[in-house]
Amino acid sequence: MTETGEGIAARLSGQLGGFTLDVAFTAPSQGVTALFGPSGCGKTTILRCIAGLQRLAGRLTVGTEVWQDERRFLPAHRRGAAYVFQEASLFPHLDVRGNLDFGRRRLPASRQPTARLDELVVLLGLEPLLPRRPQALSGGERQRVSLARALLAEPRLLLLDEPLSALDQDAKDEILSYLERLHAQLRIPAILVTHDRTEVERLADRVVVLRAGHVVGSGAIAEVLADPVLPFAARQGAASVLRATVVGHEAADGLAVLDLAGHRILLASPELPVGAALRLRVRSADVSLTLAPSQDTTILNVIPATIGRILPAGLAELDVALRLADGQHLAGRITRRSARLLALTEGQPVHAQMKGVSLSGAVEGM
Ligand SMILES: Nc1ncnc2c1ncn2[C@@H]1O[C@H](COP(=O)(O)OP(=O)(O)OP(=O)(O)O)[C@@H](O)[C@H]1O
Repeated sequence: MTETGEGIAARLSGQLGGFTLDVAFTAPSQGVTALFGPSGCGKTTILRCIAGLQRLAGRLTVGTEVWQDERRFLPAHRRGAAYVFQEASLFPHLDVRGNLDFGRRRLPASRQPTARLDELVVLLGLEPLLPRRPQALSGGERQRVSLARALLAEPRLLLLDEPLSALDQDAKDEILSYLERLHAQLRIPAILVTHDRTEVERLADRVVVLRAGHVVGSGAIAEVLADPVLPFAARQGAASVLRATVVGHEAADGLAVLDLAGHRILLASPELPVGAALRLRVRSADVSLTLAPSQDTTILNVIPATIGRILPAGLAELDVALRLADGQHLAGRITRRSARLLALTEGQPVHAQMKGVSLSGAVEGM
């Protein structure tokens, strides 16, 4: 798959009926940037403007190319952006193999696809589907084929407009794990429109949070999830995303040994190769605090941290934003009572006990 130079910079503004859109954001040249916000906040409009399907005033650059400015408006077919919609739009008269070939045939002869068909077939689990017609596929299977077809056209940019929203929960979970695998292989930027926090937690590297046509926050996934002002940290089921590296194994116990912020933690996932960079997900409710690391605990993973902000989370609980030694963010949900008993204050060094740590998102070096 190709690698672009720099990232994407977008500034768009305009009036759609009674709705005002006025946004500016950037996205890196690799990885998934989520446009997150409630229904009607302008996500699809932004995506359509990036694809060149709609025109508002502004400026849009992708790598070194200017796709739109005061004078220019590059037409959609010259932008090289692949668009995957909520509902897969496959050709009903072609089987899956035919649909995938169609994606490839649209390439000019000078540009041979580097996103190899066989690679995508494996990554997205398409082998058994190749002889089938779209009518004989489930919604999730159709979306996997759509993704492969989009990538075979060797786009400069992948635009995903709520690709999971038409699927039931089981199909969502299934395709999320495929997307997580794909994520690590993707060498182009992807912009994911979603209003689903779990999708953001599992797939995004950066998040642009939108409300009523405006950007209310943006940044790297870990920062956005931990930011108490944004709509992630405070919700029930909130989670943090951390990066760690596999440094060894404790095979007898079926555990991988990871380095997280200079400390050793353990993950119940013995197959991981040493050196692999992992994305971990830790639910806030699974993080508790202790002033000194306890020996008498069933919790395997205890890591030093500093308390950042402490904010109310309902009547009985508090959200605690923690910083690890390397600057990574970890959020914990504790009771007001515990905070009072331990006299927790902002700036205080503590130990964070992580009851559950799960593997999530991009996995590199595997
Ligand atoms: N052509 C149009 N004329 C008038 N209003 C429009 C037009 N297109 C979009 N809008 C309005 O602009 C706002 C943003 O729409 P948009 O589809 O971008 O939101 P969204 O965040 O993608 O929502 P959803 O998640 O429901 O798809 C909405 O209030 C919509 O009604």
